[in-house]
Amino acid sequence: MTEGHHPKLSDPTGLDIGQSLWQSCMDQLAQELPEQQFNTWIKPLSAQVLEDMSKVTIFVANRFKLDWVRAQYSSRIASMLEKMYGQPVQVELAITPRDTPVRTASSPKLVEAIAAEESPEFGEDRGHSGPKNRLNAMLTFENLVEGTANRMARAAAMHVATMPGHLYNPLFIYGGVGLGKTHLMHAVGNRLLADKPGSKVLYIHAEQFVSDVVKAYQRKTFDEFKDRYHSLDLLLIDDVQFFANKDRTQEEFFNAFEALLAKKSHIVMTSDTYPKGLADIHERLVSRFDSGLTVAIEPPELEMRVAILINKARVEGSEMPEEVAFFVAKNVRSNVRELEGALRKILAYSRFNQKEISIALAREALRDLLSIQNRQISVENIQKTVADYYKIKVADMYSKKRPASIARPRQIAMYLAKELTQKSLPEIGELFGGRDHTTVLHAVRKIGGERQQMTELNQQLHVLEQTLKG
Ligand SMILES: Nc1ncnc2c1ncn2[C@@H]1O[C@H](COP(=O)(O)OP(=O)(O)OP(=O)(O)O)[C@@H](O)[C@H]1O
Repeated sequence: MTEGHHPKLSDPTGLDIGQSLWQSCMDQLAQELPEQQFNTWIKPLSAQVLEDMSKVTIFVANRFKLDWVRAQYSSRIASMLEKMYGQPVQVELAITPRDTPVRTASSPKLVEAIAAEESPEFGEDRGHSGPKNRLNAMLTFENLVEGTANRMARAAAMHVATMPGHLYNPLFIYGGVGLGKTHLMHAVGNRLLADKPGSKVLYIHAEQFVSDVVKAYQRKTFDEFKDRYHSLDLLLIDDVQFFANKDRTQEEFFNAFEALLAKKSHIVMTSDTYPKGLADIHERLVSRFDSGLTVAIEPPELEMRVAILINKARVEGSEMPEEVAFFVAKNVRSNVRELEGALRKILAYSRFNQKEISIALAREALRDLLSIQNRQISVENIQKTVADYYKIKVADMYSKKRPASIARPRQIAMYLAKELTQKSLPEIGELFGGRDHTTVLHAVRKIGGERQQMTELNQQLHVLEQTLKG
């Protein structure tokens, strides 16, 4: 596997075959990997496939993730693609150029952007003195669209960037995937360095911190480790939920935390949940995480999604008419990363077909995505599918019977109803024979938890999910 500097888009037809191959690969990885690993490392990847299927370029958000994906998953992906396609497929990795004004392969700017990010200097201090800070200079406050979903987090981050070490220390930002937490952290670091170039700033993903602890442990270099971390002015640490169950790391992080706070250095953290929701993290750390300011980033509301699309299209050198932006924003609701993916598809489609961006074109470019979303999954359908699968009667989904052979499929159906439909817990309870919402919640938590531990159950759920999604 090599790193790609010249990714090339295929034409729309090639893109479809390639994309479906890529999708199958993703589906398989989703089955094989623990959910958290899949969501963190694999789900955000996007791929471009050459017309003749000889090469796949996988785009990764930053240098750290690139190294990680290469080390952990690249050969697995390559052999999976080869098996699916029946011929060797060359797999390359490249960093997604953020907000660079191009996406097409032939454009020299894209190549430059990737080459710049792939160069050994990437992550170095970009003109500032001091150790490497791993900041991505392209993630700034200026290109982070503001909306009600991120207003508080943005304001707090801005405050930290202008007056570090004062209020909101630590700043703990949490929210779902692809909502801009990482972007916001980099923005803080970049702003501080712009204002005070001598500052010692470090952006680090929690897993990298874990491997630094392991290295220091193996090489007995804890003094160096401490020098490095305890001397910072600003520590930006991403995805702290990854500290779960890592006792030694938690201890070292606790030490770094105390040392930094004592000297009025600032700490900004992100996580997929609020501090008290973190599992398997020592109580003394959790309470410290919560001791400054904890803010959420919510999924962006419609108007914000529209603004993001229009802004990002502009940065890419295209104008997206407002009506098209509304159409896309109404259909792509989950997070900003998916919004960016949709925009990329539309721009590529418009360029290859040399057509203006319109609703019709967007519909065409996003047809796979839209057809998945339009396929409504009903609770009735879930009940029927699950009953068939476990060979019980559909009526048992509503009955009061409690033997495990019935109660368990019923709990599985409740879990799937929560996962795959927009229904609330009370609504689901109602559809399962008028059960209380706490019964549904119990089922959702139980099956969700067991799924992480039990491979067989996970596989059964996957089969059911695939059947239901069609
Ligand atoms: N408000 C926004 N305005 C502009 N771009 C945004 C905004 N929010 C997110 N993005 C962009 O969306 C993409 C995903 O954001 P980011 O990587 O920061 O998400 P995250 O919350 O850290 O997700 P994860 O937990 O999956 O890492 C990035 O390319 C980021 O620049």
